[in-house]
Amino acid sequence: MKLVRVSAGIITRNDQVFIALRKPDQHQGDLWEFPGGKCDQDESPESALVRELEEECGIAVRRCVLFKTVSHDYGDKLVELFFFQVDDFEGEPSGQEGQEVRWVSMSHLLSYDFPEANKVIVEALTA
Ligand SMILES: Nc1nc2c([nH]c(=O)n2[C@@H]2O[C@H](COP(=O)(O)OP(=O)(O)OP(=O)(O)O)[C@@H](O)[C@H]2O)c(=O)[nH]1
Ligand SMILES: [Mg+2]
Repeated sequence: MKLVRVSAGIITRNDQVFIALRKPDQHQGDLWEFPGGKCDQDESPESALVRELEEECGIAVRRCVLFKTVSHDYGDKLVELFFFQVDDFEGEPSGQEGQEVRWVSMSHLLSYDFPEANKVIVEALTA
């Protein structure tokens, strides 16, 4: 199975994190996510993150730090996810593709349903 590289941003401000709802027709649809998307061929995870957060959330990333890398086999798809912490950015994050978005406090993250690969991230953020 092909391995898909994905970059996702854990966008934080104070104790809040910005999450988005995946569309029903997307892979792992109707689940909450940290915004991001697939790395193009020969594109670094960091460049992909900056591009995707501009496209999906309308922000310009000023600083990002790799938080964790997670590999997960969904059965229909093998993903390698690069989760970056993004705490410095320009612009106000919004759903540029019509997706539902929300700022939530870290302690409330556990009440949102995320794809399986995100479990370890949500646990680390709420620990
Ligand atoms: N963006 C994002 N994708 C995630 C997360 N967790 C997770 O398992 N994924 C998986 O990573 C894969 C790629 O993400 P994506 O669908 O956002 O890719 P994309 O923005 O390039 O979308 P597109 O395929 O519509 O062009 C999907 O299979 C998705 O299920 C997450 O927190 N954020
Ligand atoms: Mg995406």
